[in-house]
Amino acid sequence: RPKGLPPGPTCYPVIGNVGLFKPSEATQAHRKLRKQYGDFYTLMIFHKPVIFISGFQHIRELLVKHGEVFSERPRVYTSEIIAKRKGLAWSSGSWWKEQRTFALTTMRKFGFGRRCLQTQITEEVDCLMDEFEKYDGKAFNVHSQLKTSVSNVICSLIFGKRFEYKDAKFKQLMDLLNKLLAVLNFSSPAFIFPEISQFKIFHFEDANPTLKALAEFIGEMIEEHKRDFDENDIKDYIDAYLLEQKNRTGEINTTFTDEQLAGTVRDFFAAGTETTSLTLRWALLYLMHYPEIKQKLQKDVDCVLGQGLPTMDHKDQLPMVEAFLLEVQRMANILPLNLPHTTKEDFWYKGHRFAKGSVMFFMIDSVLTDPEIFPEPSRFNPERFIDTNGKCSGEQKEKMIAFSTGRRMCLGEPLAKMELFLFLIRVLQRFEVEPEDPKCLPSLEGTLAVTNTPEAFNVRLIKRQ
Ligand code: HEM
Repeated sequence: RPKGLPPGPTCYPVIGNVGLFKPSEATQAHRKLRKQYGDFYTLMIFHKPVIFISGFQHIRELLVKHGEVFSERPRVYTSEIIAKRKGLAWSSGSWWKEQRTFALTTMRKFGFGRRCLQTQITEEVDCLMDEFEKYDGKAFNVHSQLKTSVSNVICSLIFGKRFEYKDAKFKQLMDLLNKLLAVLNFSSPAFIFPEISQFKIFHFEDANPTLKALAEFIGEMIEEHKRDFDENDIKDYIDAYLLEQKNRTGEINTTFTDEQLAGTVRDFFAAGTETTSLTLRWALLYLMHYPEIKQKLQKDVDCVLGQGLPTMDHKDQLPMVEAFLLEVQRMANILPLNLPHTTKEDFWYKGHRFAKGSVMFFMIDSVLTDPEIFPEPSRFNPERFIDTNGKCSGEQKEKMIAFSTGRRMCLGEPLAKMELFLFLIRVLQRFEVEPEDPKCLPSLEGTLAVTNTPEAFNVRLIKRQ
């Protein structure tokens, strides 16, 4: 163990701490490690240090105050093998900075956090509700339709088109994406050491068909856009990117390359589809488990909106809806380890040395389950986000960092929040959400791969009278 690193469990020769716990049980294992070693500890994966940082204050201090140092991505499976250090989520330095600035400005133009996007989302949500209605109150698994619907919002923004639920090619792509997310795990040695990822025991090669299909799909979309490009009619993200490339023709060392465009589109597509639809699945589970909360939400929505069209302007009038979603996100804890970061240079903090290039996890889980911030953290209690004036605000809301914090913070947060809010209200307006078997509710235990996922479950969506 190199000098100055935060402490950690005893290492074995060569393998270090490999095999200390099952990757799928990482969340619980890290809670124990934090109890034993405190807010900073290191696991050695072979000879590579992986540093874990817990606690809201430390995470904020390092990711926000020292954001310039901690905003790079380390060399791991996703950055090296999948992204090849291009795109948005896994690039670093100017390859990341310029693209992030462009992505933020462009997505804002297309309505991120603005009114015009709401109409588009509500239309997509209503298509989904019509699809749900076809089941006529019978129990079914919402996963596939939900994912397609959420994905369609991001597809409209980047490709300028949506896909039908029955579209075979798109359905196949969604299935492949599920497989990719099931095999990847940030705690696998093959994730930390991309060099060994092709060894069969890690199953990472199962990701290859998805990566190939995704690259082909995105490649076709970009080619189509290039063929039909009209700089006076910029319809979506790809068009905007092609225009930017044109405006920068001749620029030396440009980061606006075709590879970068394909990478960014892939990241938007992957990050924008799974996370939000997964959170919505958790929301349905909590509605089934807490019927009294569901009734309260429904009563509030009926009172404020009836069957009227929801918009983000209704958020202040529906504080419990926002509080419910925050509590779902806190309990669902879909990215407990966050995405990995690294440091640009050796950095000393609280007597510990964070060596340049180390893999670092700023543990979202440590904040979302911190009893100092969220008393009785294992209790599902949306009311915790409601202040004495009945508003959804206060310290707990500020510290809900499910989207992380600092310069690398989730770029899709405004979109995700809109989707969650509008979807939940529409479901509550149109359906009673009931379990398949009231005597045997689906489990609230998740399994961790990249994301914390519930077991497959069925739900009955009964049309409200
Ligand atoms: C409930 C939904 C979501 C959650 C909980 C979530 C959470 C996160 C987290 C924790 C990160 C890592 C931040 C870090 O490295 O410090 C991230 C990154 C990212 N997310 Fe999200 N996300 C969600 C939805 C979305 C959506 C809808 C989009 C699509 C627009 C999106 C796009 C991205 C991108 C592009 C990054 C990489 C940012 C960068 O590296 O600069 N996310 N997200």
